[in-house]
Amino acid sequence: MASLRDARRENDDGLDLWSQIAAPDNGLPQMAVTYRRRVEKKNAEIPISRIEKDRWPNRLSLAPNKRISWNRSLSTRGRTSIIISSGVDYDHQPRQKEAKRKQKRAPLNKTTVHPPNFEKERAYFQEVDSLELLEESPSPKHLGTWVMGIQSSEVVLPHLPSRLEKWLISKKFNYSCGPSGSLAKILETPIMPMESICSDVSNSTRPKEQVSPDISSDFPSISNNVIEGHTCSQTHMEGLSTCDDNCEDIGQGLKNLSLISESETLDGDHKVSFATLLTICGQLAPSTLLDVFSQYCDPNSIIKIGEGTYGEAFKVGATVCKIVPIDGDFRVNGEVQKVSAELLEEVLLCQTLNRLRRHDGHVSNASTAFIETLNLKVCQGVYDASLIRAWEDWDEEHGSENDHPGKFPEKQCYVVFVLEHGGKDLESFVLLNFDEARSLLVQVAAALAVAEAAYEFEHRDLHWGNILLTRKDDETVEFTLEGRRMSARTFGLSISIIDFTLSRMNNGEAVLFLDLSSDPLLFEGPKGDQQAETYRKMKEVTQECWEGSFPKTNVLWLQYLVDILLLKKSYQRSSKDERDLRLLKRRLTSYCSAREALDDAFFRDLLIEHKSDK
Ligand SMILES: Nc1ncnc2c1ncn2[C@@H]1O[C@H](COP(=O)(O)OP(=O)(O)OP(=O)(O)O)[C@@H](O)[C@H]1O
Repeated sequence: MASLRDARRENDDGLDLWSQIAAPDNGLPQMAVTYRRRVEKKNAEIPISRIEKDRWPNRLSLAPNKRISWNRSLSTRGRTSIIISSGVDYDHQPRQKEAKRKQKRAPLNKTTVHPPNFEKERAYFQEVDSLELLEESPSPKHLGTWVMGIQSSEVVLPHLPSRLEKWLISKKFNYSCGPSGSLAKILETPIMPMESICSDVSNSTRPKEQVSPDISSDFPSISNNVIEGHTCSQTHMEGLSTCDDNCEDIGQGLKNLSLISESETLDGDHKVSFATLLTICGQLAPSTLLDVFSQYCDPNSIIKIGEGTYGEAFKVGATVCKIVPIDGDFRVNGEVQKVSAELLEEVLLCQTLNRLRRHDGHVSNASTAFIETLNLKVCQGVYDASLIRAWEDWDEEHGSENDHPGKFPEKQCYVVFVLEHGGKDLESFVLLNFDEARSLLVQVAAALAVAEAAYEFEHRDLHWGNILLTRKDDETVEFTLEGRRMSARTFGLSISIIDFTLSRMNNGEAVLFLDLSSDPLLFEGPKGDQQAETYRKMKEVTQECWEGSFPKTNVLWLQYLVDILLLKKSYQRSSKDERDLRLLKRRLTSYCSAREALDDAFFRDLLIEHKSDK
C-alpha cells in the first residue's frame, strides 16, 4: 500500500509545521517528522502470531526478514513509523540498500533539523482531545447475521479472516448458514468485463451465456462464469450457490479439480478458498502475470509506481496492477504471505465498493471516491522479465524495501488487482492551499458517509498512504447520500481511497472484517504517532469486537487526517485556517460517524445539495 512509503522519499513538508502552528514565537529549530515504512528490525525474526502458526504450522521462512514493527503481521501494510529526520538522516536505520538510496536521494532540506518535540505535540493533542470520546453503542457481539448460526462449541473453527470463510466451513460441516444463497449473492457482484473472462478460456471451452437480465452485459455476474464442460468448476459453483438447497461435500468436488489437487501444500480449506478466488476471477486456472499485463499494454512500457508490504504496484497502460503473492510457505518482504481466504475477503470488499459507483437509476448511496477495481486475476509462475526490469528501475531510483521478485518460484501464486489509476498518495502529493486541504477532507468524509450508509463500512486504516490524489478539471464531484444527490467542491482535486484490507462492512448478506485482535503489534506503535494512536483509539472504541459496527472509527481517521493536514503537510494557509482545522478536530470528537461529521459547519460551504428530480 501506499504507505510503504518510499523510505527514501522525503516528506514534502520538510519543516516542522508544528512550530508554525502551535508555537509561533518559538525560536526552535525546525524538524521534519517523516512517516515511512518500518524497517528498524528488518533482519530480526518476525513473530508469526500464534493464530498464524496454528493456521500454517509448517510455514518456513526462506527469505531474510526485512521488516518488523508494531504494525506487522496481519495484512497491515502502509504502516509507518516515525523517524527523526535530521536533514533527513536515515543512516541509523539498518537498511540493506542505504548506500544506493543515499546516492540517489534528492537534495535535502538544508534547514537545521531537530528531533520532534513530542511534549508539544502531546500538549496539542491534549487540548484538542480534551473532550472524552463518546461511549459507543454496546458491542454487537450478537449481530443478527447468518454467521451466528455456525457457531458451535463442538466445532473448532480455525482462525479465519472473515465470516466468508466461516460460511465456507459451515458448508463443509453441513451447518445452517443463514439466508438463502448469501454467498452466492455476494459473488454475484459484477465486476469483470466479459472479454477479460473470455480471454482466460481456451477456444474449446466457452463461458456459458447466462447474462442476468438485470445486469449489463458489460458486467456479467459471477454466475455467468460457470464454465460448461468443466465438471469440477461447476460442482464448485453449485456448492456456492445452493447453500440451503443442499450441502453436498464441495471439498470432495474440489478434489476433482486437478489444478487444486496438484497443490499439495494447500489444505482442504485453502483449496476451497483458492478455488473460490479462481471462480470470482472468472478463471479455470491461474494465468501468467505476462498474460494479464499484456492485456493492458506492451509489457515493455510497464512502470512500477509503488509498493506495499505485500503488494507491488505497476502502471500498466492506463491502469494500475497490484500484485499480491499468496499461499506460499515462505515470507515475502519479511511477511508471512497472505492466504487465499484473506484475499477473498479483500476481493469481496473491492467488488462491493465498486457497486457504489453506480449513479444510474435511483440509488440511495453512490460515490466514486473508492478506487475502482477493474479486474481481478489469479496468476501463477515467476515474475516476467518486463516486470523485473520495471521493479529494478524503481529500485534504482527509490530503493525498494521489498524483496527482489526474481526469487519467486514457478509455483508461486498471486492475486492481481487491476485498478483505476488514482494518482499520488497524500504523503507525497503536494497540496497547494487550504482550499485543497478542506476539499480533501470533505471528499473523504462524504465517501465514508456514503459507504457507512450503504454497508456500515469502516475503512479502519485510512492513513495518508491510502488516500490518492490527482488534479482534474471538474469543479465538483457528485455523490448520493441516503437518497440525497449532492456535490462536493473539489478546487480541482480528486481523491481515491484505497486498501480495504482492514476494512469492515456489512452488505446485508455478510459481515466482512479482519480480526485485528490477532495482530497485537498493530497497537504498539510509537506514542505520539498519529497513526499509531488512531489504531489504539479504534481498539478502545470497538473494545476489540472487530466484527461490530463502530462508524466512530471513520471519525477517528478523519481526526487523524486533520492532524496530518496541520502537522505533516505544508501548503498555503492562514492562522485562521489552522484554527478552523483545530476546531474541526475538536468537534469531530463528538460525532459518532462520518455521516454525522459531514453535517459539521466546516463542510457547509463545500457541499451543494441538488434539488430532487421529482
Ligand atoms: N490505484 C492506484 N493508483 C495509483 N497508485 C496506486 C494504486 N494502488 C496502489 N498504488 C500505489 O502503490 C502503493 C502500494 O499499494 P497498496 O498500498 O495498495 O499496497 P499494499 O501492499 O496493499 O500496501 P500495504 O502495505 O498497506 O498492505 C500505494 O502506496 C500507491 O502509491
